Amino acid sequence: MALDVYTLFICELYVLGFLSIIMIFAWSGAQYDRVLGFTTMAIIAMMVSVWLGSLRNHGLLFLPVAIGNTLVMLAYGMWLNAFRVFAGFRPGISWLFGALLWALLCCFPSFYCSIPKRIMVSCLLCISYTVALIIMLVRSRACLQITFWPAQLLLCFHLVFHLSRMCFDSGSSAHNAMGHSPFSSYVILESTLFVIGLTFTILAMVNERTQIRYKQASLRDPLTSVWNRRALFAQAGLAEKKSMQKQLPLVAMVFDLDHFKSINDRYGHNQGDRVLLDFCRVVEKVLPAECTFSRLGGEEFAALFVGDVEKVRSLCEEIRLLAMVSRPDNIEYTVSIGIAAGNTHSFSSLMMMADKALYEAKAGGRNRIEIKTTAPQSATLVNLNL
Ligand SMILES: Nc1nc2c(ncn2[C@@H]2O[C@H](COP(=O)(O)OP(=O)(O)OP(=O)(O)O)[C@@H](O)[C@H]2O)c(=O)[nH]1
Repeated sequence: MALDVYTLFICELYVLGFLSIIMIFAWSGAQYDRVLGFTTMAIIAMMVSVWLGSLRNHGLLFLPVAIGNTLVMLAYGMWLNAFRVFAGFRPGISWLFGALLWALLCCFPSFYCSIPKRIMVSCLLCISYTVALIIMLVRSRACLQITFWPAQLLLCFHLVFHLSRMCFDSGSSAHNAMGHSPFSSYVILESTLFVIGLTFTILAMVNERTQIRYKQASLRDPLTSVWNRRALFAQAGLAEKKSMQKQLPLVAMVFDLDHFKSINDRYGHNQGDRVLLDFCRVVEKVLPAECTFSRLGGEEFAALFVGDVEKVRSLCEEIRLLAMVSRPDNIEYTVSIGIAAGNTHSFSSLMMMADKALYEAKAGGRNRIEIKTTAPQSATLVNLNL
């Protein structure tokens, strides 16, 4: 297939210009997200470098060879920054390495005038940056369920292309004008496709991360960061199945801080919030993560468990005692706890029973635990006068 290098060059310039515009809008639309900011700068640097490449045909070499390729290395550095920031690292200075090295090497005529050496160094730098991008992508794996493999594929293809170019494009038949190397058209085509692919991959990565953040935010309580009611009931379905499969009781726990209104009235709403946060930290220390400890609203919390109700009772007792001695900012507080357990009940019906148990704990003087367990036919109330 014959590829016309000039047509490809015009296409690349057009695509880069168009991508720059898309990215500027995406960047400002995403509240100046740094990942998108670095990507935008990379595309603009690539566009200027491609334009400088056209000056070869006017006999100008310094601008395309020295400045143009330095800009290409800066673009790779920007992509590296985008991937570093995405993975949660600071940009650092490693991104400048390729551009500085290229600029320095261009000061030596033996390098500047040798096309094979330039091709070799350019390929080596592209390969190094691509490997660094792959490493950063692997470090972001946890928050990239969908985009990870397409992104890996794109980077691996880019890596293989530059490895092959390093082996087969000696530049021996190349002149300094555009398109005289047999590899020129493939280099332009691959770089155009790579920039398009990478730009849309980064947009997809940012989109996926945003979706995960929104999803997590929709399942967390904004004040205490513990799970919310939606998360608890989403988890309940799985717990019900587990309880049936393993023939173990399903246990619902409801926690309610005692006389919380008077804590707010005496110490103020901020201190009330402080108590809520303290209680959550106490519970998180004691309850295993699979209990999905959640805030139902106000000063009311709930959790679930599949297994021995006696174990739940002793965990709740530990929570009750720790809350009593916790005293955040010297504020004393206590908690009443209702527990309900059953083998054949839905979590919603157990929550209603646990609510009744909680009501009885409150009526019985607060700072205590009440348990309702159900045999298949009848409900039994177990009072723990603590
Ligand atoms: N600081 C703070 N207070 C809250 C929050 N949400 C609800 N409240 C307060 O929690 C208090 C709950 O009061 P009540 O429902 O009367 O319960 P209580 O005073 O704990 O009484 P008992 O439960 O019967 O022991 C109210 O004063 C609400 O304003 C919150 O996010 N932060």
